[in-house]
Amino acid sequence: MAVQISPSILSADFARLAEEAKAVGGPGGADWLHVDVMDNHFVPNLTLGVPVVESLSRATDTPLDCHLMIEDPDRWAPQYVEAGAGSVTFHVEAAAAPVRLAREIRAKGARASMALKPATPIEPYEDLLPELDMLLIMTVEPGFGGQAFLDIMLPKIRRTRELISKHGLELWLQIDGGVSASTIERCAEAGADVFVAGSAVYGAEDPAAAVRALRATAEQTVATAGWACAH
Ligand SMILES: O=C(CO)[C@@H](O)[C@H](O)COP(=O)(O)O
Repeated sequence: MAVQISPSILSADFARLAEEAKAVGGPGGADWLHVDVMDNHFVPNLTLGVPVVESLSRATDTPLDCHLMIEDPDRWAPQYVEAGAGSVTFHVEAAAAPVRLAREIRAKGARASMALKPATPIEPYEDLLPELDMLLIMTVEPGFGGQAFLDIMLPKIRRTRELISKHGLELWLQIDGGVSASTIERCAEAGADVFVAGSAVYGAEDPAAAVRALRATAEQTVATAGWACAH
């Protein structure tokens, strides 16, 4: 069962980003590198932008999974595709025209993904799902790494997995926030198949081993959970 692990560089050492990317890459390593872009407006934190993504995409073979926690993603998201991102996630709460934006991201050659903050329900967006390659359900309030996983998001993950099955979509279901060895099983059981982990990977003594351990737990759980990954 092919689950995917996307370590968040928010918990890495920003002065050594290329090395930190390599520390989780290679065979059996991370499937994606999760890049948290924050603008200090949509979330109360500031990280990095297009030039850093451009440099990082040259420094690693691991595809970049850019999570835009910014206002006006309609304007900025296409630039992240041009900078080399393999997947670009925008927040539905910030997008003026989510369908047009998803189509533009795809047309430019990246996977299009939409994120929901914890208080944003999935149901109003059921009809948009075929426009997306991935849906991201935040399992903490976006803005910071190292927060506690919000168990109250599990029913939303379950309902989203049901919608994906009902419509027969090849949509990946990513979760982000508080994912660790002690929470990943619950998330995988509920229906997630792409796992972002920051502190659980970069806070570990051996980040590559942490990626392998998270994947092994998630794969084992999905294999017995009774729903099928779309990848
Ligand atoms: O988007 C975010 C935070 O807003 C995440 O990607 C965090 O970086 C996840 O960190 P952990 O909760 O895994 O430490």
